[in-house]
Amino acid sequence: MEVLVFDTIEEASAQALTIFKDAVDKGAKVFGLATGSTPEKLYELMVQSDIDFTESTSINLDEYYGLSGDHPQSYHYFMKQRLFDKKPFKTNYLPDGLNENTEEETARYNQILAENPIDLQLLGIGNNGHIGFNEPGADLDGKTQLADLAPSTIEANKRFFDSVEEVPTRAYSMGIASILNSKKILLLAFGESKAEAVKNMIEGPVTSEVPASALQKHENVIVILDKDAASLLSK
Ligand SMILES: O=P(O)(O)OC[C@H]1O[C@](O)(CO)[C@@H](O)[C@@H]1O
Repeated sequence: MEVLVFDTIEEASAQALTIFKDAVDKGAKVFGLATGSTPEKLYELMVQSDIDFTESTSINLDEYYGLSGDHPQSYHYFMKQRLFDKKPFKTNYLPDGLNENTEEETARYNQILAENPIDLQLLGIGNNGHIGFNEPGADLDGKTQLADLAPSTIEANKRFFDSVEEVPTRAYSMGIASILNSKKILLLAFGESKAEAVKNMIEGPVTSEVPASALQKHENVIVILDKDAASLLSK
């Protein structure tokens, strides 16, 4: 893993933008995208940039189960507002949170991933070390699944909802194996609340208790941190 530390989220996100630009310049066509607070500045910079994604495909990591695409807290809505409406892609794929046929939806998404190998996968990390919604205990060889959110994730994400009861308890998520299949992975983490998860991901053992530690098995991972998220690293 290559680890880069910046003073501010702005500088860190600018570096992440450069990595996306380089990928596009080198012919990358399929981008794995994430939601949450972490990539918000990067998406803002993408919108302001001259990057052209009109020949590109995006594949999002996850979507809350039970939320329709026009629900303001759905990841469909988030992506449209923050990026897709302002920076068009050729195709945007996200899991369908309203598909109650789990087998059908996970198979559909796995097929999309098989047909569109990801050139560059963007990730955030949960306070508990999750990537996508692969929570502690997740199968490190898993593909797309309907995942149960960890209580700490529900707690962390309640800030986006009116009350904790409204936070969905399940989500469709790409699995760790799908994530590791990407040619290149770019993980962003900002703030002190991520410091322990970042330390465990980089310096701890590879264990399903810290799903992000599986990234140690991938040969092309760049981790971009602000100084608070990097504060517990030993060097
Ligand atoms: O970026 P946040 O809001 O801290 O969330 C952490 C991570 O958890 C997820 O929301 C789970 O999908 C990621 O997309 C995100 O980057």
